[in-house]
Amino acid sequence: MDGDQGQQTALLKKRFVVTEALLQVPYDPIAYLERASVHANLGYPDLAAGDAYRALLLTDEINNEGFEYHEQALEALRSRCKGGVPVILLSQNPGHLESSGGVERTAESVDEDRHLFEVNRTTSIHCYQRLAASLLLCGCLKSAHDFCSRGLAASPDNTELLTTQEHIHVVARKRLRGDDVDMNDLPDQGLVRREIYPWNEHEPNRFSHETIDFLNAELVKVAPKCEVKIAELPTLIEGLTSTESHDMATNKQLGLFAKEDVDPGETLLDEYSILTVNNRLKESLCDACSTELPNLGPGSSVVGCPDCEDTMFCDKECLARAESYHPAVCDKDVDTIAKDPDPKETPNALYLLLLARALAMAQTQQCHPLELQEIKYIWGDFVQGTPSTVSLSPLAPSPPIWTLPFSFASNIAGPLHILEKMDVDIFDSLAENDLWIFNTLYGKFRGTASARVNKRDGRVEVAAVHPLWCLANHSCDPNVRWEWGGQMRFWCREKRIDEALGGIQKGEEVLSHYCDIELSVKERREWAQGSLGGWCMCDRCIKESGEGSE
Ligand SMILES: C[S@@+](CC[C@H](N)C(=O)[O-])C[C@H]1O[C@@H](n2cnc3c(N)ncnc32)[C@H](O)[C@@H]1O
Repeated sequence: MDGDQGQQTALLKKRFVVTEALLQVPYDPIAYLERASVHANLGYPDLAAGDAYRALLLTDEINNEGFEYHEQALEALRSRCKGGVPVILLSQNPGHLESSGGVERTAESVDEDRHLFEVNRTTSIHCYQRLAASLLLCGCLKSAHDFCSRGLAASPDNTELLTTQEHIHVVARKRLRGDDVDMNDLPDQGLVRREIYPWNEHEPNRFSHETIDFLNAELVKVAPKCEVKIAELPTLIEGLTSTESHDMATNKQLGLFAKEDVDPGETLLDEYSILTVNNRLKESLCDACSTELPNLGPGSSVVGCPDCEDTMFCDKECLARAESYHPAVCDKDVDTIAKDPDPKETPNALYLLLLARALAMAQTQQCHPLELQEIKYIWGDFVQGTPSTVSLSPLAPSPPIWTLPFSFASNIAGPLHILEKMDVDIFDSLAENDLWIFNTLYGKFRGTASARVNKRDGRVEVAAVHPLWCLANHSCDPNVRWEWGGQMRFWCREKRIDEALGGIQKGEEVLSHYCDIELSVKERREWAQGSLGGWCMCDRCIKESGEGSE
Protein backbone atom coordinates (compact mmCIF):
# COMPACT_ATOMS: atom_id res chain seq x y z
CA MET A 1 0.00 0.00 0.00
CA ASP A 2 1.55 3.38 -0.93
CA GLY A 3 1.35 6.48 1.27
CA ASP A 4 -1.67 8.02 -0.49
CA GLN A 5 -3.59 4.77 -0.30
CA GLY A 6 -2.73 4.28 3.36
CA GLN A 7 -3.91 7.79 4.16
CA GLN A 8 -7.10 7.20 2.20
CA THR A 9 -7.79 3.97 4.09
CA ALA A 10 -7.19 5.68 7.43
CA LEU A 11 -9.55 8.52 6.50
CA LEU A 12 -12.26 6.10 5.37
CA LYS A 13 -11.93 4.27 8.66
CA LYS A 14 -12.25 7.54 10.53
CA ARG A 15 -15.29 8.44 8.46
CA PHE A 16 -16.87 5.13 9.41
CA VAL A 17 -16.22 5.70 13.12
CA VAL A 18 -17.64 9.25 13.13
CA THR A 19 -20.67 8.18 11.10
CA GLU A 20 -21.34 5.34 13.56
CA ALA A 21 -21.08 7.86 16.42
CA LEU A 22 -23.60 10.08 14.65
CA LEU A 23 -25.99 7.20 14.23
CA GLN A 24 -25.77 6.70 18.02
CA VAL A 25 -25.95 10.41 18.94
CA PRO A 26 -27.61 12.11 15.96
CA TYR A 27 -27.75 15.64 17.41
CA ASP A 28 -24.03 16.15 18.04
CA PRO A 29 -22.80 19.25 16.14
CA ILE A 30 -19.18 18.43 17.00
CA ALA A 31 -19.36 14.99 15.39
CA TYR A 32 -20.74 16.64 12.25
CA LEU A 33 -17.84 19.07 12.21
CA GLU A 34 -15.43 16.17 12.66
CA ARG A 35 -17.01 14.34 9.76
CA ALA A 36 -16.86 17.52 7.66
CA SER A 37 -13.12 17.61 8.24
CA VAL A 38 -12.72 13.95 7.22
CA HIS A 39 -14.83 14.50 4.09
CA ALA A 40 -12.73 17.56 3.20
CA ASN A 41 -9.52 15.54 3.57
CA LEU A 42 -10.98 12.74 1.44
CA GLY A 43 -11.60 15.28 -1.34
CA TYR A 44 -15.38 15.65 -1.00
CA PRO A 45 -15.95 19.38 -0.36
CA ASP A 46 -19.65 18.93 -1.13
CA LEU A 47 -20.06 16.34 1.64
CA ALA A 48 -18.01 18.53 3.98
CA ALA A 49 -20.41 21.43 3.28
CA GLY A 50 -23.39 19.15 3.95
CA ASP A 51 -22.02 18.12 7.33
CA ALA A 52 -21.10 21.67 8.30
CA TYR A 53 -24.62 22.81 7.43
CA ARG A 54 -26.16 20.14 9.66
CA ALA A 55 -23.77 21.19 12.45
CA LEU A 56 -24.84 24.80 11.95
CA LEU A 57 -28.52 23.83 12.20
CA LEU A 58 -27.72 22.05 15.48
CA THR A 59 -25.98 25.13 16.89
CA ASP A 60 -29.21 27.02 16.10
CA GLU A 61 -31.15 24.35 17.99
CA ILE A 62 -28.85 24.83 21.00
CA ASN A 63 -29.31 28.61 20.89
CA ASN A 64 -33.08 28.46 20.81
CA GLU A 65 -34.90 26.86 23.70
CA GLY A 66 -38.15 26.56 21.78
CA PHE A 67 -36.61 24.61 18.89
CA GLU A 68 -37.58 20.98 18.34
CA TYR A 69 -34.19 19.36 19.02
CA HIS A 70 -32.91 21.91 21.56
CA GLU A 71 -32.67 19.48 24.47
CA GLN A 72 -31.01 16.67 22.52
CA ALA A 73 -28.47 18.97 20.84
CA LEU A 74 -27.61 20.73 24.11
CA GLU A 75 -27.15 17.41 25.86
CA ALA A 76 -24.91 16.15 23.05
CA LEU A 77 -22.74 19.27 23.26
CA ARG A 78 -22.60 19.11 27.06
CA SER A 79 -21.44 15.55 26.88
CA ARG A 80 -18.75 16.43 24.30
CA CYS A 81 -17.44 19.19 26.58
CA LYS A 82 -17.01 16.99 29.64
CA GLY A 83 -13.30 16.51 29.00
CA GLY A 84 -12.74 20.09 27.87
CA VAL A 85 -13.27 21.85 24.60
CA PRO A 86 -13.50 19.38 21.70
CA VAL A 87 -10.20 19.19 19.84
CA ILE A 88 -11.79 20.06 16.47
CA LEU A 89 -12.57 23.52 17.86
CA LEU A 90 -8.99 24.11 18.97
CA SER A 91 -7.36 23.72 15.56
CA GLN A 92 -8.25 27.32 14.82
CA ASN A 93 -9.86 29.16 17.63
CA PRO A 94 -12.22 31.67 16.06
CA GLY A 95 -14.21 32.38 19.21
CA HIS A 96 -12.12 33.32 22.17
CA LEU A 97 -12.12 30.02 23.96
CA GLU A 98 -9.34 29.63 26.45
CA SER A 99 -7.34 26.48 26.14
CA SER A 100 -4.82 24.87 28.40
CA GLY A 101 -2.67 22.28 26.68
CA GLY A 102 -5.45 21.10 24.37
CA VAL A 103 -7.90 20.48 27.20
CA GLU A 104 -10.09 23.31 28.30
CA ARG A 105 -10.85 24.29 31.84
CA THR A 106 -13.72 22.14 32.96
CA ALA A 107 -17.32 23.05 33.56
CA GLU A 108 -16.77 23.10 37.34
CA SER A 109 -14.49 26.12 37.08
CA VAL A 110 -16.87 28.35 35.17
CA ASP A 111 -20.52 28.82 34.87
CA GLU A 112 -21.44 25.82 32.72
CA ASP A 113 -24.16 27.49 30.72
CA ARG A 114 -21.94 30.39 29.74
CA HIS A 115 -19.20 27.99 28.80
CA LEU A 116 -21.52 25.91 26.62
CA PHE A 117 -22.84 29.05 25.00
CA GLU A 118 -19.26 30.06 24.11
CA VAL A 119 -18.44 26.60 22.77
CA ASN A 120 -21.61 26.70 20.70
CA ARG A 121 -20.72 30.11 19.29
CA THR A 122 -17.27 28.86 18.36
CA THR A 123 -18.81 25.78 16.76
CA SER A 124 -21.08 27.92 14.62
CA ILE A 125 -18.13 30.00 13.39
CA HIS A 126 -16.26 26.81 12.50
CA CYS A 127 -19.36 25.80 10.52
CA TYR A 128 -19.30 29.09 8.58
CA GLN A 129 -15.61 28.61 7.85
CA ARG A 130 -16.12 25.08 6.60
CA LEU A 131 -19.24 25.97 4.60
CA ALA A 132 -17.66 28.98 2.89
CA ALA A 133 -14.41 27.20 1.99
CA SER A 134 -16.10 23.97 0.83
CA LEU A 135 -18.81 25.64 -1.24
CA LEU A 136 -16.15 27.77 -2.91
CA LEU A 137 -14.32 24.56 -3.92
CA CYS A 138 -17.56 23.17 -5.37
CA GLY A 139 -18.02 26.35 -7.44
CA CYS A 140 -21.07 27.59 -5.51
CA LEU A 141 -19.79 31.12 -5.12
CA LYS A 142 -22.96 32.85 -4.04
CA SER A 143 -23.68 30.43 -1.22
CA ALA A 144 -20.01 30.50 -0.20
CA HIS A 145 -20.18 34.29 -0.08
CA ASP A 146 -23.41 34.23 1.96
CA PHE A 147 -21.96 31.91 4.61
CA CYS A 148 -18.74 33.91 4.66
CA SER A 149 -20.70 37.10 5.31
CA ARG A 150 -22.73 35.46 8.06
CA GLY A 151 -19.54 34.19 9.69
CA LEU A 152 -17.86 37.56 9.46
CA ALA A 153 -20.90 39.24 11.00
CA ALA A 154 -20.36 37.01 14.05
CA SER A 155 -16.57 37.16 14.01
CA PRO A 156 -15.38 40.18 11.97
CA ASP A 157 -11.61 39.60 12.39
CA ASN A 158 -11.66 35.89 11.60
CA THR A 159 -8.63 35.40 9.39
CA GLU A 160 -9.83 32.19 7.79
CA LEU A 161 -13.12 33.76 6.73
CA LEU A 162 -11.33 36.89 5.48
CA THR A 163 -8.99 34.73 3.38
CA THR A 164 -11.90 32.72 1.96
CA GLN A 165 -13.70 35.94 1.12
CA GLU A 166 -10.64 37.10 -0.82
CA HIS A 167 -10.57 33.79 -2.72
CA ILE A 168 -14.28 34.06 -3.55
CA HIS A 169 -13.64 37.48 -5.08
CA VAL A 170 -10.67 36.20 -7.11
CA VAL A 171 -12.62 33.21 -8.46
CA ALA A 172 -15.68 35.38 -9.14
CA ARG A 173 -13.62 37.87 -11.18
CA LYS A 174 -12.18 34.98 -13.18
CA ARG A 175 -15.51 33.28 -13.78
CA LEU A 176 -17.36 36.49 -14.61
CA ARG A 177 -14.41 37.87 -16.58
CA GLY A 178 -14.32 41.33 -15.05
CA ASP A 179 -13.17 43.36 -12.08
CA ASP A 180 -16.58 44.72 -11.28
CA VAL A 181 -18.35 41.85 -9.62
CA ASP A 182 -21.82 42.29 -8.20
CA MET A 183 -22.11 39.85 -5.30
CA ASN A 184 -25.79 39.31 -6.12
CA ASP A 185 -24.84 37.94 -9.54
CA LEU A 186 -22.34 35.36 -8.31
CA PRO A 187 -22.72 31.93 -9.95
CA ASP A 188 -24.08 29.31 -7.60
CA GLN A 189 -24.05 26.19 -9.72
CA GLY A 190 -21.00 23.98 -9.36
CA LEU A 191 -19.78 20.47 -10.11
CA VAL A 192 -18.77 17.66 -7.78
CA ARG A 193 -17.57 14.08 -8.01
CA ARG A 194 -20.01 11.62 -9.53
CA GLU A 195 -19.12 8.22 -8.23
CA ILE A 196 -20.14 5.14 -6.37
CA TYR A 197 -18.87 6.21 -2.96
CA PRO A 198 -16.48 3.70 -1.35
CA TRP A 199 -18.95 3.17 1.51
CA ASN A 200 -22.03 2.75 -0.73
CA GLU A 201 -23.23 -0.79 -0.08
CA HIS A 202 -26.46 -0.37 -1.99
CA GLU A 203 -25.14 -0.26 -5.55
CA PRO A 204 -25.65 -3.66 -7.19
CA ASN A 205 -23.26 -5.36 -9.55
CA ARG A 206 -25.22 -4.47 -12.67
CA PHE A 207 -23.70 -7.37 -14.60
CA SER A 208 -24.45 -10.11 -12.08
CA HIS A 209 -26.94 -12.90 -12.82
CA GLU A 210 -29.00 -11.65 -9.91
CA THR A 211 -29.41 -8.16 -11.41
CA ILE A 212 -30.03 -9.39 -14.93
CA ASP A 213 -32.57 -11.98 -13.74
CA PHE A 214 -34.37 -9.35 -11.69
CA LEU A 215 -34.55 -6.91 -14.60
CA ASN A 216 -35.69 -9.60 -16.99
CA ALA A 217 -38.46 -10.67 -14.60
CA GLU A 218 -39.61 -7.02 -14.53
CA LEU A 219 -39.38 -6.78 -18.32
CA VAL A 220 -41.67 -9.78 -18.79
CA LYS A 221 -44.47 -7.66 -17.29
CA VAL A 222 -44.09 -4.66 -19.62
CA ALA A 223 -42.01 -5.80 -22.60
CA PRO A 224 -42.39 -9.57 -23.05
CA LYS A 225 -40.35 -9.62 -26.27
CA CYS A 226 -37.38 -7.77 -24.69
CA GLU A 227 -34.53 -8.88 -22.51
CA VAL A 228 -31.65 -7.08 -20.89
CA LYS A 229 -28.12 -8.18 -21.72
CA ILE A 230 -24.61 -6.88 -21.39
CA ALA A 231 -23.70 -4.60 -24.29
CA GLU A 232 -20.30 -3.36 -25.47
CA LEU A 233 -20.51 0.37 -26.20
CA PRO A 234 -17.95 2.81 -27.60
CA THR A 235 -16.41 4.98 -24.90
CA LEU A 236 -17.38 8.44 -26.07
CA ILE A 237 -15.21 11.43 -25.45
CA GLU A 238 -16.26 15.01 -26.02
CA GLY A 239 -15.40 16.13 -29.55
CA LEU A 240 -13.46 12.96 -30.43
CA THR A 241 -14.14 11.65 -33.93
CA SER A 242 -13.40 8.26 -35.42
CA THR A 243 -10.72 9.72 -37.71
CA GLU A 244 -8.81 10.76 -34.62
CA SER A 245 -9.17 7.43 -32.93
CA HIS A 246 -9.40 4.33 -35.10
CA ASP A 247 -8.95 2.11 -32.09
CA MET A 248 -12.04 3.15 -30.24
CA ALA A 249 -12.14 2.03 -26.64
CA THR A 250 -15.32 0.29 -25.55
CA ASN A 251 -16.99 -0.26 -22.21
CA LYS A 252 -19.43 -2.76 -20.78
CA GLN A 253 -22.94 -1.56 -20.01
CA LEU A 254 -26.48 -2.91 -20.22
CA GLY A 255 -28.80 -2.76 -23.20
CA LEU A 256 -32.18 -4.06 -24.38
CA PHE A 257 -32.37 -6.88 -26.93
CA ALA A 258 -35.20 -8.59 -28.81
CA LYS A 259 -36.00 -12.12 -27.56
CA GLU A 260 -38.17 -12.78 -30.60
CA ASP A 261 -38.68 -11.21 -34.02
CA VAL A 262 -40.66 -7.98 -33.79
CA ASP A 263 -42.88 -6.78 -36.64
CA PRO A 264 -42.91 -3.22 -37.94
CA GLY A 265 -45.48 -1.22 -35.95
CA GLU A 266 -45.64 -3.75 -33.12
CA THR A 267 -45.61 -2.42 -29.53
CA LEU A 268 -42.53 -3.57 -27.70
CA LEU A 269 -42.74 -1.92 -24.27
CA ASP A 270 -45.45 -0.21 -22.24
CA GLU A 271 -44.16 1.10 -18.92
CA TYR A 272 -45.89 3.06 -16.16
CA SER A 273 -43.63 4.91 -13.75
CA ILE A 274 -44.54 6.33 -10.38
CA LEU A 275 -41.20 8.17 -10.47
CA THR A 276 -42.88 10.97 -12.43
CA VAL A 277 -43.16 14.63 -11.38
CA ASN A 278 -44.41 17.95 -12.72
CA ASN A 279 -43.52 21.52 -11.84
CA ARG A 280 -46.92 23.16 -12.35
CA LEU A 281 -48.57 24.54 -9.25
CA LYS A 282 -52.05 25.19 -10.50
CA GLU A 283 -52.27 22.93 -13.56
CA SER A 284 -54.68 20.08 -13.73
CA LEU A 285 -52.17 17.24 -13.96
CA CYS A 286 -52.49 13.85 -12.30
CA ASP A 287 -50.32 13.76 -9.17
CA ALA A 288 -49.20 10.19 -9.89
CA CYS A 289 -48.51 10.08 -13.64
CA SER A 290 -48.52 13.82 -14.51
CA THR A 291 -50.87 13.35 -17.47
CA GLU A 292 -53.40 16.09 -18.16
CA LEU A 293 -56.46 15.20 -16.05
CA PRO A 294 -59.56 14.07 -17.94
CA ASN A 295 -62.48 16.53 -17.89
CA LEU A 296 -64.24 16.91 -14.58
CA GLY A 297 -68.01 16.67 -14.44
CA PRO A 298 -70.54 13.86 -14.44
CA GLY A 299 -69.05 10.47 -15.25
CA SER A 300 -65.46 11.76 -14.94
CA SER A 301 -62.89 9.19 -13.83
CA VAL A 302 -60.94 11.84 -11.85
CA VAL A 303 -60.59 11.12 -8.13
CA GLY A 304 -59.09 13.10 -5.27
CA CYS A 305 -57.14 11.87 -2.29
CA PRO A 306 -59.74 11.16 0.41
CA ASP A 307 -57.45 12.65 3.09
CA CYS A 308 -56.05 15.85 1.64
CA GLU A 309 -57.53 18.56 -0.50
CA ASP A 310 -56.33 19.38 -4.00
CA THR A 311 -54.39 16.19 -4.80
CA MET A 312 -56.06 14.76 -7.87
CA PHE A 313 -55.52 11.60 -9.88
CA CYS A 314 -56.64 10.47 -13.37
CA ASP A 315 -58.59 7.57 -11.97
CA LYS A 316 -58.78 4.96 -9.23
CA GLU A 317 -55.78 3.13 -10.70
CA CYS A 318 -53.49 6.16 -10.33
CA LEU A 319 -54.88 6.74 -6.82
CA ALA A 320 -54.03 3.14 -5.92
CA ARG A 321 -50.51 3.49 -7.38
CA ALA A 322 -50.02 6.67 -5.34
CA GLU A 323 -50.20 4.52 -2.22
CA SER A 324 -46.49 3.88 -2.85
CA TYR A 325 -45.51 7.52 -2.13
CA HIS A 326 -48.47 9.73 -1.25
CA PRO A 327 -48.93 8.80 2.44
CA ALA A 328 -45.55 10.45 3.22
CA VAL A 329 -46.65 13.78 1.73
CA CYS A 330 -50.42 13.64 2.32
CA ASP A 331 -51.52 16.98 3.83
CA LYS A 332 -47.89 17.97 4.49
CA ASP A 333 -47.75 21.28 2.63
CA VAL A 334 -45.08 20.19 0.15
CA ASP A 335 -47.11 21.37 -2.86
CA THR A 336 -45.29 24.63 -3.47
CA ILE A 337 -41.72 23.30 -3.32
CA ALA A 338 -39.89 23.67 -6.67
CA LYS A 339 -43.14 24.48 -8.51
CA ASP A 340 -43.48 27.15 -11.24
CA PRO A 341 -39.71 27.75 -11.27
CA ASP A 342 -37.84 30.51 -13.03
CA PRO A 343 -37.17 29.09 -16.56
CA LYS A 344 -33.40 29.08 -15.86
CA GLU A 345 -34.02 26.84 -12.86
CA THR A 346 -36.40 24.39 -14.59
CA PRO A 347 -34.00 21.42 -14.89
CA ASN A 348 -32.77 21.74 -11.29
CA ALA A 349 -36.32 22.10 -10.01
CA LEU A 350 -37.46 18.97 -11.88
CA TYR A 351 -34.52 16.95 -10.55
CA LEU A 352 -35.29 18.18 -7.02
CA LEU A 353 -38.92 17.09 -7.50
CA LEU A 354 -37.73 13.64 -8.63
CA LEU A 355 -35.58 13.46 -5.52
CA ALA A 356 -38.58 14.48 -3.39
CA ARG A 357 -40.71 11.76 -5.01
CA ALA A 358 -38.00 9.17 -4.32
CA LEU A 359 -37.74 10.28 -0.68
CA ALA A 360 -41.52 10.08 -0.30
CA MET A 361 -41.50 6.57 -1.84
CA ALA A 362 -38.74 5.47 0.52
CA GLN A 363 -40.49 6.98 3.53
CA THR A 364 -43.86 5.42 2.64
CA GLN A 365 -42.37 2.01 1.85
CA GLN A 366 -39.93 2.16 4.79
CA CYS A 367 -37.11 1.37 2.44
CA HIS A 368 -33.66 2.89 1.91
CA PRO A 369 -33.93 5.32 -1.07
CA LEU A 370 -31.13 3.50 -2.92
CA GLU A 371 -32.92 0.17 -2.42
CA LEU A 372 -36.11 1.28 -4.18
CA GLN A 373 -36.49 -1.10 -7.10
CA GLU A 374 -37.18 1.79 -9.49
CA ILE A 375 -33.78 3.26 -8.58
CA LYS A 376 -31.40 0.52 -7.50
CA TYR A 377 -30.51 -0.83 -10.95
CA ILE A 378 -30.51 2.29 -13.10
CA TRP A 379 -27.53 3.80 -14.85
CA GLY A 380 -25.79 6.66 -13.04
CA ASP A 381 -22.91 7.54 -15.37
CA PHE A 382 -20.56 7.26 -12.40
CA VAL A 383 -16.83 7.71 -12.79
CA GLN A 384 -15.14 4.84 -10.99
CA GLY A 385 -12.20 5.00 -8.64
CA THR A 386 -11.78 8.75 -8.43
CA PRO A 387 -8.59 9.54 -6.56
CA SER A 388 -9.21 12.06 -3.80
CA THR A 389 -5.91 13.77 -4.19
CA VAL A 390 -4.08 14.76 -7.33
CA SER A 391 -0.98 12.59 -7.62
CA LEU A 392 2.22 14.37 -8.61
CA SER A 393 3.70 11.28 -10.24
CA PRO A 394 4.35 11.74 -13.99
CA LEU A 395 2.83 8.27 -14.52
CA ALA A 396 -0.41 9.12 -12.76
CA PRO A 397 -3.51 9.32 -14.95
CA SER A 398 -5.12 12.73 -15.20
CA PRO A 399 -7.71 13.23 -12.47
CA PRO A 400 -11.28 12.68 -13.62
CA ILE A 401 -13.38 15.72 -14.32
CA TRP A 402 -16.14 16.41 -11.81
CA THR A 403 -19.46 15.96 -13.61
CA LEU A 404 -22.30 16.00 -11.11
CA PRO A 405 -24.10 19.37 -11.06
CA PHE A 406 -24.28 20.64 -7.51
CA SER A 407 -25.75 23.60 -5.66
CA PHE A 408 -26.32 24.37 -2.02
CA ALA A 409 -30.05 24.83 -2.70
CA SER A 410 -30.64 21.62 -4.73
CA ASN A 411 -28.34 19.21 -2.95
CA ILE A 412 -28.22 20.39 0.66
CA ALA A 413 -30.95 22.81 1.79
CA GLY A 414 -33.71 21.65 -0.62
CA PRO A 415 -33.77 17.95 0.29
CA LEU A 416 -33.56 18.72 4.04
CA HIS A 417 -36.43 21.20 3.72
CA ILE A 418 -38.54 18.58 1.93
CA LEU A 419 -37.80 15.98 4.60
CA GLU A 420 -38.71 18.41 7.37
CA LYS A 421 -42.01 19.13 5.63
CA MET A 422 -42.60 15.37 5.58
CA ASP A 423 -42.07 15.40 9.38
CA VAL A 424 -38.88 13.36 9.05
CA ASP A 425 -36.26 13.95 11.75
CA ILE A 426 -33.35 14.91 9.47
CA PHE A 427 -30.79 14.14 12.19
CA ASP A 428 -32.11 10.80 13.35
CA SER A 429 -32.47 9.46 9.79
CA LEU A 430 -28.90 9.97 8.63
CA ALA A 431 -28.58 6.37 7.42
CA GLU A 432 -31.29 7.02 4.82
CA ASN A 433 -30.96 10.75 4.28
CA ASP A 434 -27.27 11.56 4.05
CA LEU A 435 -25.96 13.93 1.35
CA TRP A 436 -24.01 11.22 -0.47
CA ILE A 437 -27.34 9.40 -0.90
CA PHE A 438 -28.95 12.50 -2.46
CA ASN A 439 -25.92 12.90 -4.75
CA THR A 440 -26.15 9.25 -5.82
CA LEU A 441 -29.86 9.68 -6.58
CA TYR A 442 -29.13 12.82 -8.60
CA GLY A 443 -26.42 10.95 -10.55
CA LYS A 444 -28.93 8.25 -11.44
CA PHE A 445 -31.70 10.68 -12.36
CA ARG A 446 -29.36 12.78 -14.51
CA GLY A 447 -28.29 9.59 -16.31
CA THR A 448 -31.79 8.38 -17.10
CA ALA A 449 -34.62 10.92 -16.70
CA SER A 450 -36.60 12.27 -19.61
CA ALA A 451 -38.59 15.51 -19.69
CA ARG A 452 -41.76 16.52 -21.47
CA VAL A 453 -43.02 19.92 -22.59
CA ASN A 454 -46.49 21.35 -22.28
CA LYS A 455 -47.94 21.35 -25.81
CA ARG A 456 -49.78 24.64 -25.22
CA ASP A 457 -46.93 26.85 -24.06
CA GLY A 458 -43.81 24.80 -24.85
CA ARG A 459 -42.57 24.90 -21.26
CA VAL A 460 -40.80 21.85 -19.85
CA GLU A 461 -43.14 20.69 -17.12
CA VAL A 462 -42.85 16.93 -16.51
CA ALA A 463 -39.88 14.67 -15.78
CA ALA A 464 -39.76 10.94 -15.17
CA VAL A 465 -37.50 7.98 -14.80
CA HIS A 466 -38.77 4.83 -16.52
CA PRO A 467 -36.40 2.23 -15.10
CA LEU A 468 -36.84 -0.32 -17.90
CA TRP A 469 -37.27 1.99 -20.88
CA CYS A 470 -34.05 3.76 -19.86
CA LEU A 471 -32.03 0.56 -20.37
CA ALA A 472 -32.19 1.09 -24.14
CA ASN A 473 -29.13 2.58 -25.80
CA HIS A 474 -29.09 5.25 -28.49
CA SER A 475 -28.68 5.19 -32.24
CA CYS A 476 -29.36 7.90 -34.83
CA ASP A 477 -30.84 5.08 -36.94
CA PRO A 478 -33.10 3.66 -34.23
CA ASN A 479 -35.31 0.64 -34.73
CA VAL A 480 -38.03 1.85 -32.35
CA ARG A 481 -40.05 5.01 -31.84
CA TRP A 482 -41.18 6.08 -28.43
CA GLU A 483 -44.06 8.03 -27.10
CA TRP A 484 -44.70 9.17 -23.57
CA GLY A 485 -48.26 9.83 -22.46
CA GLY A 486 -49.42 8.38 -19.15
CA GLN A 487 -47.12 5.45 -19.95
CA MET A 488 -43.84 5.21 -21.83
CA ARG A 489 -44.32 3.20 -25.02
CA PHE A 490 -41.84 1.81 -27.54
CA TRP A 491 -43.00 0.45 -30.85
CA CYS A 492 -41.07 -0.95 -33.75
CA ARG A 493 -40.44 1.51 -36.60
CA GLU A 494 -42.29 0.86 -39.82
CA LYS A 495 -39.33 2.30 -41.77
CA ARG A 496 -35.67 2.91 -41.00
CA ILE A 497 -33.84 6.09 -41.78
CA ASP A 498 -32.92 4.90 -45.31
CA GLU A 499 -36.58 4.02 -45.97
CA ALA A 500 -35.85 0.27 -45.60
CA LEU A 501 -38.67 -1.71 -44.01
CA GLY A 502 -38.48 -1.80 -40.18
CA GLY A 503 -38.62 -4.86 -37.98
CA ILE A 504 -36.28 -6.22 -35.33
CA GLN A 505 -34.84 -9.69 -35.50
CA LYS A 506 -34.43 -11.99 -32.53
CA GLY A 507 -31.13 -11.17 -30.81
CA GLU A 508 -30.85 -7.66 -32.28
CA GLU A 509 -30.35 -4.72 -29.92
CA VAL A 510 -33.36 -2.46 -29.39
CA LEU A 511 -32.06 1.01 -30.22
CA SER A 512 -33.85 4.11 -29.04
CA HIS A 513 -32.97 7.74 -29.84
CA TYR A 514 -31.95 10.45 -27.39
CA CYS A 515 -32.19 13.28 -29.94
CA ASP A 516 -34.27 14.38 -32.91
CA ILE A 517 -33.02 12.12 -35.70
CA GLU A 518 -34.23 14.47 -38.45
CA LEU A 519 -31.39 16.89 -37.63
CA SER A 520 -27.97 17.09 -39.30
CA VAL A 521 -25.14 15.01 -37.88
CA LYS A 522 -23.57 18.05 -36.18
CA GLU A 523 -26.84 19.08 -34.55
CA ARG A 524 -27.63 15.53 -33.50
CA ARG A 525 -24.22 15.14 -31.91
CA GLU A 526 -24.54 18.43 -30.04
CA TRP A 527 -28.01 17.51 -28.78
CA ALA A 528 -27.18 13.98 -27.64
CA GLN A 529 -23.76 14.81 -26.23
CA GLY A 530 -25.10 15.53 -22.73
CA SER A 531 -26.92 12.20 -22.40
CA LEU A 532 -24.25 10.15 -24.19
CA GLY A 533 -21.22 11.69 -22.52
CA GLY A 534 -19.59 12.55 -25.85
CA TRP A 535 -19.95 12.74 -29.66
CA CYS A 536 -22.27 10.02 -31.02
CA MET A 537 -20.30 7.41 -32.96
CA CYS A 538 -23.17 5.36 -34.35
CA ASP A 539 -22.76 4.05 -37.92
CA ARG A 540 -25.00 6.78 -39.32
CA CYS A 541 -23.03 9.58 -37.63
CA ILE A 542 -19.72 8.15 -38.79
CA LYS A 543 -21.02 7.85 -42.35
CA GLU A 544 -22.64 11.29 -42.50
CA SER A 545 -19.66 13.07 -40.99
CA GLY A 546 -17.38 11.48 -43.56
CA GLU A 547 -15.28 9.96 -40.80
CA GLY A 548 -13.69 6.59 -41.23
CA SER A 549 -14.07 6.85 -45.03
CA GLU A 550 -10.37 6.68 -45.85
C1 LIG B 1 -29.94 5.76 -20.34
S1 LIG B 1 -28.42 4.95 -20.33
C2 LIG B 1 -28.67 3.61 -21.41
C3 LIG B 1 -28.59 2.30 -20.70
C4 LIG B 1 -27.22 1.99 -20.14
N1 LIG B 1 -26.36 1.47 -21.19
C5 LIG B 1 -27.27 1.02 -18.96
O1 LIG B 1 -26.29 0.29 -18.75
O2 LIG B 1 -28.26 1.06 -18.23
C6 LIG B 1 -27.46 6.09 -21.23
C7 LIG B 1 -25.99 5.77 -21.26
O3 LIG B 1 -25.75 4.67 -22.13
C8 LIG B 1 -24.57 4.87 -22.90
N2 LIG B 1 -24.95 4.86 -24.33
C9 LIG B 1 -26.18 4.78 -24.84
N3 LIG B 1 -26.14 4.76 -26.18
C10 LIG B 1 -24.86 4.82 -26.54
C11 LIG B 1 -24.17 4.84 -27.80
N4 LIG B 1 -24.82 4.81 -28.95
N5 LIG B 1 -22.82 4.91 -27.78
C12 LIG B 1 -22.14 4.95 -26.62
N6 LIG B 1 -22.72 4.95 -25.41
C13 LIG B 1 -24.07 4.89 -25.36
C14 LIG B 1 -23.98 6.20 -22.49
O4 LIG B 1 -22.96 5.95 -21.55
C15 LIG B 1 -25.14 6.91 -21.83
O5 LIG B 1 -24.72 7.78 -20.83
